Amino acid sequence: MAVVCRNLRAFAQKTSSLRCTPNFLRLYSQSKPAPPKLVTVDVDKAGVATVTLDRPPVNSLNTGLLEELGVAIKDLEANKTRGIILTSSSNSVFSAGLDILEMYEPKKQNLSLFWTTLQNTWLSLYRTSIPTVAAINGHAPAGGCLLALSCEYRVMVGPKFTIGLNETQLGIVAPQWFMICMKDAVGRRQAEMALTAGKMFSTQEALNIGLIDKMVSNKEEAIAEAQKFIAQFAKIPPLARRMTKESIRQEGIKYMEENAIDDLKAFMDLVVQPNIQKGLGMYLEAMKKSK
Ligand SMILES: CCCCCCCCCC/C=C/CC(=O)SCCNC(=O)CCNC(=O)[C@H](O)C(C)(C)COP(=O)(O)OP(=O)(O)OC[C@H]1O[C@@H](n2cnc3c(N)ncnc32)[C@H](O)[C@@H]1OP(=O)(O)O
Repeated sequence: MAVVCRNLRAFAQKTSSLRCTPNFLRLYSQSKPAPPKLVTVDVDKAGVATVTLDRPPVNSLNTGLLEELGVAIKDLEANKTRGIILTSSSNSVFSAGLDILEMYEPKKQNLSLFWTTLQNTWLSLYRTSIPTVAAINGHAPAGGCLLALSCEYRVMVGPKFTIGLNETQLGIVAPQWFMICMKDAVGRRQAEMALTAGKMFSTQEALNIGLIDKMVSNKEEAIAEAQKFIAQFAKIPPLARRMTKESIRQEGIKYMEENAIDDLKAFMDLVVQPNIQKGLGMYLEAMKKSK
């Protein structure tokens, strides 16, 4: 503030008609609003946090949103939160997955930061000792499905929304850690069938194969079911819970710890291929035209 004030005073002296008064400072600060938050966190009386993705129109996962989500998880861990409910501010989309604009005609440095942030935030969510539930109140393709799969329990609003890892439909291969998450939830056989076809599941289909745990009819019910799931852990000794979660998720955790650099390199090499760039451009165009 002191620097701003000094600069303004110098500016005011130059123009002589302006003074560094409180009113002037208020006008100045009003003209530069802070950027909107992409993730909001509300902690209820029971100590359960609702973490809401809030990047309209479709919560596509860009570096900024992923960074904020990662910081939110770390803060909640530091505050000994009792549970995390991950949801969306949209009425129809949980998350549209990775922001394709981060991958289309990228600067190398930005692309690297984007993927590293995704890796780190994913690992934070996947391995956090806090009980996690996805309250999926809209479509959840690709990276959106990954976020939901990284939680311990999935409640989805149905019947009209869809969820799945659809990468092969886009002509790309889901990274291994995406596949591990799908295997965690539905087992190897169903994961193979889902991933090779890039299938998007209706809510009912997702329930049938265990991709989600519960279908509900609106967001309020989803949140209530999520709270119920989290409440059961009040009776479980936290250390035993934490060690069990860490142990059962060992394959995914170990994979990322040992392969983050190779995974980044593979992503960077793949995305800049001319045929992938052309595909991304066409995909973006097609989304615009389908409106
Ligand atoms: C294709 C990726 C190639 C990457 C190559 C590297 C491979 C390494 C592995 C990378 C792993 C990637 C996993 C991913 O997550 S890739 C992203 C996959 N996501 C999707 O395919 C979803 C696409 N979106 C939709 O299907 C629909 O938008 C929706 C979620 C069902 C919602 O439909 P709705 O009708 O409500 O909204 P619109 O379609 O009209 O969209 C509104 C605007 O948002 C833009 N949009 C949508 N999705 C994305 C996105 N993922 N990234 C960036 N922008 C997106 C859309 O274009 C509209 O924009 P506009 O208003 O400007 O026209």
